[in-house]
Amino acid sequence: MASDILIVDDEEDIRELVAGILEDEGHGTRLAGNADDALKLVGERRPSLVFLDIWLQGSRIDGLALLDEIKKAHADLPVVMISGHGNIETAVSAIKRGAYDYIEKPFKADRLLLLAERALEASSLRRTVKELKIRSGDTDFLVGSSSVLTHLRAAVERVAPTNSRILISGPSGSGKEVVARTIHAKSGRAKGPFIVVNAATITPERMETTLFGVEDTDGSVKQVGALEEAHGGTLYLDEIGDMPRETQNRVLRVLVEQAFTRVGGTRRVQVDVRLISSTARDLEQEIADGRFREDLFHRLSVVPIRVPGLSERREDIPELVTHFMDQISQAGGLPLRQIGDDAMAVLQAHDWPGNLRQLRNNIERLLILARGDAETAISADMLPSEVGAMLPMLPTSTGGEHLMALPLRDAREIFEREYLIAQINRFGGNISRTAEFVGMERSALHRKLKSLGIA
Ligand SMILES: Nc1ncnc2c1ncn2[C@@H]1O[C@H](COP(=O)(O)OP(=O)(O)OP(=O)(O)O)[C@@H](O)[C@H]1O
Repeated sequence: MASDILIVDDEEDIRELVAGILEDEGHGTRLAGNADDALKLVGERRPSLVFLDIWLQGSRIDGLALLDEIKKAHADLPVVMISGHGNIETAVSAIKRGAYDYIEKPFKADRLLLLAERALEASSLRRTVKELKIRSGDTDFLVGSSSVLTHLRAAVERVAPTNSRILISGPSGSGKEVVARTIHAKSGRAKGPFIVVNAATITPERMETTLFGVEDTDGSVKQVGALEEAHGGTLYLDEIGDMPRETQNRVLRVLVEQAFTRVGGTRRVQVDVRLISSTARDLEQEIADGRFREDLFHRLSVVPIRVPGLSERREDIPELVTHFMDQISQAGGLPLRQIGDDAMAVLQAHDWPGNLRQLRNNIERLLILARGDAETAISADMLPSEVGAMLPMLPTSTGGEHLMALPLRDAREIFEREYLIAQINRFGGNISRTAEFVGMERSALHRKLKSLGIA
């Protein structure tokens, strides 16, 4: 069945007519003659589209009120209003209240089918975009409440509405692209495109065609470049430090002249683009070494923004872990898991050289590979072995809590017990020799062993 379309109209003839036309094209239909029947059918199974009469005579509520009810529970469900001749104004107000479109009676079969197809397609596209956004992690805004992140967020709010060029610096995987996307989303260009060019992954030969596009000898456009694509929006130049010198010259010229020519072309292309660039390298050093043009640096870095590495904002880790788990479980249909206190302590103490990207990858791996059923909390010993490998561990793991989850007094006690047992064993149970080696009085060692429960 192509789709499940609900037709709501108080006139039986209209219901049958609409259903007949749609069924002939292979659509599935369900029919309701009043608002309550319609709500019941929507409740039984969410339809893929609703045709809804505006007046709906003889019902508890009219078509517009029913539209509100349906939208309250299913904001994304497309609804096409059926309007009588002469009440276009009402139909327009229905669109303002969330209807997809309207069709006026009497209508032609072709128009009805076209509208149905279009409404279904728009709704499926919206769903796909939503899924893709979740999958690509594009839905994140700056997660975290640490003071460094609060400062970053404030800087983003300040610069977003201006049109100034921004250079974002920060270690790899720290969230530079997310910051750039957030700036774009909060700017006056939000409805325009956000185009990404990663200088680190594009060969020097392809750099110019990627940015400027290509024109054929007859003047026709063979390839549209990123600058042109970003017209009215933002161009994000990732890893700007990797851009070849010749391209740097051309980019500088574009910034000065606000126009460029396509590769192989002669026509001037005028664009209105906001440039945000990023670097994980120390560009000042690149300039000192003669690899990056200083004048370009100053033009790109009108407002510099620094994104801190994860080790500078460890207190955000629990919030980020929850955020990534929600995101990954929504995108991949994996069950959510609880993270035990000891596992969280290890995640928070671990050094994350790959920053947020590495943390996210580990959470994904954890959700896929973690043992035990979905109800059991993930404990420290279930973490990937390299996570926390540099942290102090229990000398003999008894499957209990990770040392990092214990207060100092308990951790010290565990250490002392394990250490002294090992030393006594080493000296064949000889307390005097052990005491001498560990630097304690024999009697003090005896008291210690007793208090630790070592016979
Ligand atoms: N503040 C944040 N809140 C939530 N998720 C974030 C945040 N910052 C980054 N992420 C996520 O972390 C991952 C890495 O982020 P991003 O790609 O923006 O880093 P980057 O610094 O641009 O990396 P690279 O240096 O490799 O270009 C992505 O999955 C992104 O969705």
